[in-house]
Amino acid sequence: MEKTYDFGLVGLGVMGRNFILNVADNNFSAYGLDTDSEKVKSLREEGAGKVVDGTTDKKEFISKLSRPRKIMLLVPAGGPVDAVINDLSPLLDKGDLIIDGGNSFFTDTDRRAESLESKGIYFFGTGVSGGAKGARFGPSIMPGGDKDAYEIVRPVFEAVSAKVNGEPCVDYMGARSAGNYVKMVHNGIEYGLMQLISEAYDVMKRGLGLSNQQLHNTFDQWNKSKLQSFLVEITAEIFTKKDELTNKDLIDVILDKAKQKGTGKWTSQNAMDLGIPVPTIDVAVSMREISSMKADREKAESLYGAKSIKGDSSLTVKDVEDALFFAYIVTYAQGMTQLWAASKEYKYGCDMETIAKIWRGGCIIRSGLLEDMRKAYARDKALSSLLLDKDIAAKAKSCEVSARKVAAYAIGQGIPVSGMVAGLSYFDAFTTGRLPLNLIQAQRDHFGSHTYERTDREGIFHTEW
Ligand SMILES: NC(=O)C1=CN([C@@H]2O[C@H](COP(=O)(O)OP(=O)(O)OC[C@H]3O[C@@H](n4cnc5c(N)ncnc54)[C@H](OP(=O)(O)O)[C@@H]3O)[C@@H](O)[C@H]2O)C=CC1
Ligand SMILES: O=C(CO)[C@H](O)[C@H](O)COP(=O)(O)O
Repeated sequence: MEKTYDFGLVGLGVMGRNFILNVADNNFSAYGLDTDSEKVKSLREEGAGKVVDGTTDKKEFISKLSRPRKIMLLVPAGGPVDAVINDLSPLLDKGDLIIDGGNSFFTDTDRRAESLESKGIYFFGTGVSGGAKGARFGPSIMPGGDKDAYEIVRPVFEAVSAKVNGEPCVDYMGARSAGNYVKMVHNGIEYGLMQLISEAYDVMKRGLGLSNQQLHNTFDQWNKSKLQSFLVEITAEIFTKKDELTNKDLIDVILDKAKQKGTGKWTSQNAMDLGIPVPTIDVAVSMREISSMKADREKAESLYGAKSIKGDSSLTVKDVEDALFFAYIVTYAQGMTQLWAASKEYKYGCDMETIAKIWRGGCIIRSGLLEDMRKAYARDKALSSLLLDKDIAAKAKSCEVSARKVAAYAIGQGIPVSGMVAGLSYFDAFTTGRLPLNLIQAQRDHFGSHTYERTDREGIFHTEW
């Protein structure tokens, strides 16, 4: 009988090629499919010595897989996912699994799952984070779908995922599109943290006058303390990289226009739909948009005059470290509250401790703080905000003064720190028992008879103003 393979992978690009080699390294035989024969050829070359092979022929691909088939897609989100499903599903049998590992929009996953369910095929919207290296050596994996069918693919995912204290960075996220939703918010938090790091860079470069070498040393040091995180680690590395074309520091020749594929924007948009504030993530999306208005920014700089930034001898690198840590906490808190609310709204059944647990390793937003977050959710499964946990609160409080100092300095000098400021304002509003929004209620009632509630008695009231 012809040999069959344990795992199928469609799309041998950046993520797929690395993921399939990781599967093969973990003693699962794997078979790939791509439209490009060159990609299949290079998979064979890179996979020499492993039980891995591939094809450009979908029928051959399907015939090579053992049943129930486990087929992961790592193709671009949107049309290509539907195209692959339409191509392959007529060739599949009841009980087979299609796992979409891309950054698909969660409602697309619900639609696809529903359509495949009627054919007896399981569909798993599955977030994968960690970039190319993660896919190759251990990503964080966020699968959602049918809980029982997850058992079919669990051994492969647990083997290939990153490990923290021997625990795999993968677990069942919840029903239907829970996996894609969790990955979407992961990316929203990723946008927030990246924006905050770029603000810390700006304050230290233009405000404190640090050189690239000093910035490297600083981020490297931070990565060994409370700010330990993948994004801080790679930031430290970035400051030492030389440009091969000019031999300048590469960071200084990279254009200041940040691109985006949409997952951060989706996070913000859906947070609005849920009525959950995620201002740091909103601002991170806006800043990428402002960054792309390069020509207008340059015109405006000559119209208004370039900022002449003055230093402040009382502001230290330690203040910036604390301000960044404070903003990290608030950003995670916003994203986790969105997940908590989405899980209720969409009946995903997410376990917040599990999400924090599988983000501790492998993914782009992994950081030392994730273990503190996991502990917070272990103490209180129903925690609506991380800021309400007493240990997280103690960490935030210890950095609050520096967060205000850095924000005040940057605003005074015209250094844009909208991520840090958004985080601080969110924190201030969230930790204020009485806000001035009683006035908004009065105005609404004044101009539109929209009614208001009172502080001193139950009921709905209207006043003839
Ligand atoms: N890159 C990253 O760091 C991360 C990416 N992701 C997500 O993973 C998914 C894949 O990303 P990535 O690997 O970067 O993308 P790539 O573009 O590098 O790879 C996609 C691959 O899919 C192939 N493909 C497209 N359509 C088909 C088809 N109908 N049948 C077979 N193969 C097909 C493409 O072939 P061809 O080029 O010939 O069209 C290409 O080889 C995306 O959703 C992305 O958002 C998630 C986490 C991190
Ligand atoms: O999913 C990822 C990491 O987890 C991608 O790398 C991320 O989508 C990049 O997003 P963008 O291009 O919008 O910055």
